[in-house]
Amino acid sequence: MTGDLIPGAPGAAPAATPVDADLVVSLDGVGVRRSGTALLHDVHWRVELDERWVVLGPNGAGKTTLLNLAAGRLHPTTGVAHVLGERIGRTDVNELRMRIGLSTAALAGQVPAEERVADVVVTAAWSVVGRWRESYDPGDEARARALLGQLGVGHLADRPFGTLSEGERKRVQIARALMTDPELLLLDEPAAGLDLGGREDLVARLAELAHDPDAPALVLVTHHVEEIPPGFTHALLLREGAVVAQGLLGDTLTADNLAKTFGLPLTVERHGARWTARAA
Ligand SMILES: Nc1ncnc2c1ncn2[C@@H]1O[C@H](COP(=O)(O)OP(=O)(O)OP(=O)(O)O)[C@@H](O)[C@H]1O
Repeated sequence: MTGDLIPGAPGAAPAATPVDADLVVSLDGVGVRRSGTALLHDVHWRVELDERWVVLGPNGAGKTTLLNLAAGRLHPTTGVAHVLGERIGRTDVNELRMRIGLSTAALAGQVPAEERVADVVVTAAWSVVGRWRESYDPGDEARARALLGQLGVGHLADRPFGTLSEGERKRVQIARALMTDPELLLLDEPAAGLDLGGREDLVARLAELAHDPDAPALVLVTHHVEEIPPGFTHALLLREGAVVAQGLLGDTLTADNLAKTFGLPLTVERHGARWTARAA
């Protein structure tokens, strides 16, 4: 996980190509370079609205870089990237960000003095629901409280954001991301830092979302095959900035692909809707 973002050179990207309006994410031969290093290379990836993707890979594989691209937070160095029909690097990113829910370990792990969430700047001193109280209709505050309740942090709604533990902040962040009714929800290791019960709760909540036809397209980054929520449909496996395999979960999550991804022999088994992986 890297927190700093990489502004690209918009002018360096190839000419625009038409993009299918149903595609939430469309990457065509996308590469990202930083300080002479290729963080991603030649990534082709398409996400549709009703798809729920899990992105797996070892440390440093490029998972967060891929999510930052999909969030419009960095631009491709090569290739063409569209998110929600907008060309990354040629678009008003602030408008695009309003349509994307983002929950990252980097944001949750620190208490920013000031954090821009969608259109509103919040500070660590604000209460968890304070931003909604200031910015939305009264009905939205009730919805915010309900969402926080579903994520197991309803009792923290009136606490200053800066006083929350890391795991509590993560749950609040997911509620915040959902509150803006995003068309695409990007979750970067949301279970990291959560206790065992919290991880189970979160997986269950993400499974509910995955099965909800009105939910946004979902992209979940995790290291743990065991934490793929039931209802997730697709997987993308990354290693050293390159895609090892991608497609339907059942086709992609093979022992061979996981061994290529993680560099060690793994066996995978499916138990009902849940997967497990262990060293072979
Ligand atoms: N500014 C930079 N300059 C050079 N290399 C960078 C820079 N930012 C990130 N990297 C490298 O790019 C690679 C991909 O980083 P990224 O954060 O996307 O990995 P990740 O798959 O999310 O890893 P993790 O599982 O550890 O969170 C890493 O090797 C990282 O060290």
